[in-house]
Amino acid sequence: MKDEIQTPADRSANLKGMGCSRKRVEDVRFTQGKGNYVDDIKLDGMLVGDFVRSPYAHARVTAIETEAALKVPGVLAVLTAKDLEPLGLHWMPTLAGDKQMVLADGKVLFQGQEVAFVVATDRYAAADGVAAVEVEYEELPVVTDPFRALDPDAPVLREDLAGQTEGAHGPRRHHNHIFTWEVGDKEATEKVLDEADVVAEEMVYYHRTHPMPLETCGCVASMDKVTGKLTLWGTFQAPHAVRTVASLISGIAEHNIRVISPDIGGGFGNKVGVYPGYICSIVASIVTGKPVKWVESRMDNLMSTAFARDYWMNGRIAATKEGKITGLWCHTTADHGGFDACADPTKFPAGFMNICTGSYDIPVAYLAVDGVYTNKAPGGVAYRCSFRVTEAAYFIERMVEVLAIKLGMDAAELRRINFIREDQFPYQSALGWEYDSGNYHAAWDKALTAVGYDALRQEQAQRIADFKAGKTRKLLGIGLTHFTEIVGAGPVKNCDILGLGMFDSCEIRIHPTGSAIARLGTISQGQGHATTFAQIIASEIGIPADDITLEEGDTDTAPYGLGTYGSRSTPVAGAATAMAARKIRAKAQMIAAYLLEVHDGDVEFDVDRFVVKGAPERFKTMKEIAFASYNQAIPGLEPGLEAVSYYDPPNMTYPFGAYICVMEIDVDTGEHKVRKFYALDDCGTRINPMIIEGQVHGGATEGYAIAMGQEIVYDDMGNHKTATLMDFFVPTSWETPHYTTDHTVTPSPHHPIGAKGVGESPNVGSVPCFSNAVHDAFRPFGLVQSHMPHDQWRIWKIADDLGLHG
Ligand code: PCD
Ligand SMILES: [Cu+]
Repeated sequence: MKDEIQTPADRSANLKGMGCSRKRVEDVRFTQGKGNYVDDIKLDGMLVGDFVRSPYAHARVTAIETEAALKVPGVLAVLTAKDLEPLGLHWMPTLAGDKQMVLADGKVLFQGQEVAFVVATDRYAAADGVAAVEVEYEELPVVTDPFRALDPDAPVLREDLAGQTEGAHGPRRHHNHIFTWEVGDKEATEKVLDEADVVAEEMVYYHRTHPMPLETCGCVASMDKVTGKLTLWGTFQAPHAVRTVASLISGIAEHNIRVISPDIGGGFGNKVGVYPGYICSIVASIVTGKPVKWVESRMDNLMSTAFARDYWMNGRIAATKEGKITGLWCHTTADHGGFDACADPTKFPAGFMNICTGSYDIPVAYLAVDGVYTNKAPGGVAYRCSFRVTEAAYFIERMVEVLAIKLGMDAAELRRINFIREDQFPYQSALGWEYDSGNYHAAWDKALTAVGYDALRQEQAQRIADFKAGKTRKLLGIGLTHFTEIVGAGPVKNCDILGLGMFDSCEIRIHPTGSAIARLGTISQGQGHATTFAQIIASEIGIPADDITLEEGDTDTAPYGLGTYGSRSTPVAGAATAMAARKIRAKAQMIAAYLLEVHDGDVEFDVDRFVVKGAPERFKTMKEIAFASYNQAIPGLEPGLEAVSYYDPPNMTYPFGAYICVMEIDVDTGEHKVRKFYALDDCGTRINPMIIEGQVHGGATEGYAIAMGQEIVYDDMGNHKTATLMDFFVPTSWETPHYTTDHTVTPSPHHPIGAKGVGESPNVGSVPCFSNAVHDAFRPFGLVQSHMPHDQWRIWKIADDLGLHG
């Protein structure tokens, strides 16, 4: 056999397993236009639904006239809250324990809110129908400022909660107050602040933005009246959770609901929540007996589906004269819009914001978050960051910079002397997390050396001198960030969404000829799971990745799991994959021993086969073992070779990274140019370095967008001013900086293959890095803090306010 002359290294390369930059198997379909997205689904007799949306941010709905709309050719039905009420579906539960109107019930709370659902034979007729529905509104006073919303005389937004002093997360102290979440030791922290040598205080605002996936949200609902089975295709990041929630709120038995997430054109957190469009499509399909499709327009998506951030973080950080941080205090005012529809684990109403002590060994800390209702769209999702982690990272990485200014210290050095040391892991943070592993000093030194940090500072000093001497109008900013992420929710003991524990799953079935199919509870939206999870299995059981099909997103076939967001697929489902593979390997070992006529313990795994210990010429390949498992009677063993694993992780994983940005800023025009962006990521054991690099490029580009221009803006009347791509910044190849990627590898000690997540890290790390570069350029001229996004006008304004325009 040719096989026998291959070295173990050749055989291993043939598997394309762990660590291989295997090309993405998905892309053959995608690049040839063979993707299958929700809008590609066309069923016989399929109808289309579209929403009448509120033009007002706060108004009473006094009448809805549907007669004219029903006369429009092609329009079959118009649903309003009145039609949904008898079914108990005019309101729906949100992921945050609040409830949200499916269709306006007496009033509207944000511009773009769903008021009526028009069902027609095609989308043109639906649009004409929408235009023909007449709604009478009585305008009410609007609040878009979360601080103003808490004034005693602020208008009451949620009349349905009138008099309710207990919310989903504890007491409410005002009619627009949602919750207060407190972590840490308030008294001890305040004592440290009172007695500290140095205290820096700042309001750090992380503006409202939106994940804006290329494909908008949508679904197709098809109720088969004969079988009683509801099939729901949709852009769902958590298909199983959607099935369970749909069953609980509709009363349809769970086995009679099949949820399918087909190809998804980017999720970024936007497709985690449950939207009125899903409920209305299901109801419309039941009512009409026909399949009903609903797909958002770009404006619908930007105006009504989950936004991100909008956190006002007031911070105080204490240190010794030498720069040792002694305490951190943070009070956050969180603007949640009209309904609390945040996607966070139940016990964490402000997500994992309590990771805000970052990469630093801070002895005491205190965090309080107040959630507030305003007349803006609901949501509050993790836009490429595990549950408010970008907010936390932005906060601490700005506070450290502000402290460096106060101390007159170099910000790189200040970080270095405060990093959690390698020997402190597992590290217990003051705000309650146990960091699994890290080596921050090594990553930091590698990063500073790679960019030539000292030389950059010298160049910057020269530039400042030249600027002051009138020889240049360009400043140089050096942005630094060291972030710690927290991903892989999560241990079921403290992480659930609506009571559903956040484990995940993988089922592997080896076919007789030695190829395989694996199914997972997660769902790729572009991350490349079909490529990478096959690599884990390849290395674990010795079947080439090219012989392994991966399937996700069909609740009729995939094992139950909580889906893909919060970079949890690798930490949780990836672990389940390794564990299921190991069950298969254990059975394969018994089969091999039987075939080789030796004791189980006398064979050992060797890349793609079991060999007899001490006699490497005696072996059975996995292919032979797979065939035997089905076709040969093996005493004491069932036929077949398959396994399933449901994995409840013992802890989260804590990826980290060191990012450095070098930026040129033109003082007179406010223009900027990113000269260098260096990103070092440590995500533990790396499955596919090329996919990781792609993740870093994508995440850093989103981070660039957020830091430098992307923003959801409302005017005082609650008008949404950024609902088109003319107004909402999405970088093209023209603006996108060039990235230099790098890595260190500090495996997670509790993950079966040592891997941590990586998809979100580049957003978490890059936003503060870009922002710090802008701040650093103006630091010598007195800038301490200015709000993102740093668009051209705002940068020009900083220069103007500092008197740099003469
Ligand atoms: N160590 C390691 C890690 C990882 N990896 C790879 O990488 C990726 C990723 O991963 P992760 O981190 O685990 O994550 P996932 O879970 O899978 O995913 C998720 C994420 O992902 C990211 N990325 C992306 N990409 C794309 N393309 N698309 C999309 O959509 C997206 N999204 C975003 C987001 S936002 Mo959230 O939802 O906010 O929460 S979260 C998120 C995959 O494939 C994996 O396998 C590797 O290789 N290695
Ligand atoms: Cu987030």
